[in-house]
Amino acid sequence: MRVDIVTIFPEFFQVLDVSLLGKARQDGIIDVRVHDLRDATTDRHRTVDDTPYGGGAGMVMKPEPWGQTIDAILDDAAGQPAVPAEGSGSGDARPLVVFPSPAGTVFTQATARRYALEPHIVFGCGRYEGIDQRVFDDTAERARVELVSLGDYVLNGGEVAVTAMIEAFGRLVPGVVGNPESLVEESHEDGLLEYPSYTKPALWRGREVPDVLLSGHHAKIAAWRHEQQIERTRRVRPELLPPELR
Ligand SMILES: N#Cc1c(-c2ccc3ccn(Cc4ccncc4)c3c2)n[nH]c1N
Repeated sequence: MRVDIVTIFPEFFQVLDVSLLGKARQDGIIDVRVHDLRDATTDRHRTVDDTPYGGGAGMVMKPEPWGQTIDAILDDAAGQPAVPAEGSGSGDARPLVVFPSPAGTVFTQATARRYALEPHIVFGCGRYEGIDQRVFDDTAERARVELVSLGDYVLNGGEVAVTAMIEAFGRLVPGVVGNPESLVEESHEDGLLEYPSYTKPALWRGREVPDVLLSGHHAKIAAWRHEQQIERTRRVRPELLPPELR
């Protein structure tokens, strides 16, 4: 899987060199390439923003550097088709270009599962008040474009969102996580929040571990854990429960 990231803060993504994703990159499972948008500027100040047409506070990111950078990435990728992950992908052979945006559809585990099957994703990290709309419109001429939001709060740019999204889908790419079984019983994976976890010691500060977990009775443990998932989801995120369980 190939991932390209366009940003004015390339150093931000050094975080992707560590931990699980760092190993996935070293193992060649995920090929991450970071591009400095300012490399596509032509003026002495390497300008990437300008005042908004129609007035208003803040600055808007100029279309020219974006168009040039995205074209270069897509042209390069066209010459080196990336291998899709196992499983059925979107079926649309065009590359996917994702722009984090407060105006985007909310990123969920379902999004992460879908992205994990893509052979190539380009992420465009905006800053300031956002990117000139024509960049999205022009890119959509040759790629699938998605505006995606981490959630209903305001960030200063797309870099944090892209880091979170890459972590969320990267761990689902086959070969990245050592034990794929560990991905199954997680919050949101089956639509419910995860059950509470315990480990040794059996007694800690006067607090014991639920007896059922010490029983060795696998069917009872599984039943208790599913009930805990439903109770926790009902308490914390009732909207996630299927109607019949609300
Ligand atoms: N994903 C995501 C996001 C963002 C986000 C993403 C990209 C950009 C680029 C620029 N900004 C700053 C800005 C622009 C317009 N309105 C408010 C703030 C961004 C915010 N904010 N909140 C989220 N959940």
